[in-house]
Amino acid sequence: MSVYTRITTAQLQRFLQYYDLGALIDFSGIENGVENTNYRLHTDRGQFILTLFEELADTQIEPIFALLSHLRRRGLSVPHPQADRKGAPLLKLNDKSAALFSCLPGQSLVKPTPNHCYEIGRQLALLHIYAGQFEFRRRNPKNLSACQTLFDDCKALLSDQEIQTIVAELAFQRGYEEVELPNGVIHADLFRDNVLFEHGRVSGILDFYACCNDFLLLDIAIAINDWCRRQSVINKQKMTGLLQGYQSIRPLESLERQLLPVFLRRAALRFWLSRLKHRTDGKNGDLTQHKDPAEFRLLLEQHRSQPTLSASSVSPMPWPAAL
Ligand SMILES: Nc1ncnc2c1ncn2[C@@H]1O[C@H](COP(=O)(O)OP(=O)(O)O)[C@@H](O)[C@H]1O
Ligand SMILES: N[C@@H](CCOP(=O)(O)O)C(=O)O
Repeated sequence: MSVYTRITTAQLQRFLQYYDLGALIDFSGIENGVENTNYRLHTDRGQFILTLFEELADTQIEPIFALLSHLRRRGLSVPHPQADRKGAPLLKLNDKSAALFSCLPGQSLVKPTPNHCYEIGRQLALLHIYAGQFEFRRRNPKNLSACQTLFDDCKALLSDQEIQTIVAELAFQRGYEEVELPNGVIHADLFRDNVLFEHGRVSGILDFYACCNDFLLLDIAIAINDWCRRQSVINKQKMTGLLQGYQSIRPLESLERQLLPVFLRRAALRFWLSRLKHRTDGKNGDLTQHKDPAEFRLLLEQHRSQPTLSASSVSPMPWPAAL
């Protein structure tokens, strides 16, 4: 989880008085999540998720709430911030900005099947299309230059060989910074623990706090690297499923198909570095989730050595047959 900020029953009872959401029955910290503090709340009116924002400023949270409302209106199952009695969705609790969300049904999956991956691909494409209809501006806080900074901050944790790999990868990636690819609003963290499934269908897409503008292909690569990976190996059936699901809504352009291997590498590098950074930050809480950086080091090494995924070997169509 993460519970970085502890709250008491009395604080929560006072907080709930600002809302029309019933009286507190019980609450508990949620173990999943990395950035914010989350509690599950049970009131006599239902279940809610309380988020205390640990890093984002209100000026960053408010546009994300507006985007969530837009996506909800379009029919995506995304968290719905509850308004207080005066209509405000963002309040203060324990000196942190805080919001209450409706609790979406379902569970996150540990071992998705190719069918689940198809569904994720479809939902991701819908998200790209709907979010593209909404004015949302935020530079990717984990873009390539941020990756360089993360690398500089984490060098002490790395072996000489790992340093060489990252230096080489950053140089390789800089060659693909100015490419002519479709750009838009991306989720930027569509991992398995940020999606809920119920009866084989997506019942919740969570955690929009990394949302930003970047290449849509980067978002696809981020999703493939988590949903279609077993240890450090990408399962081609799952990747095919995810890409087919995506393309059932938005067919990839030929340059996107060609450059997917480059972006799989970029996404692996970004999460290797951010997981290392989480280690050096040493952010402490009662329940804190530590994700293993080595998973993404191994995946990056695998992508770099994987001849069948090299850009030159990918023929244009149909995508699955090219793998
Ligand atoms: N609206 C919601 N409905 C149901 N569960 C939720 C909801 N929001 C968050 N959660 C639960 O809380 C966990 C952490 O939320 P998340 O937004 O990913 O946190 P963080 O921003 O800290 O990464 C999720 O994995 C999920 O289990
Ligand atoms: N899904 C990520 C966790 C969130 O990463 P962040 O760098 O955006 O805080 C992971 O599994 O590493």
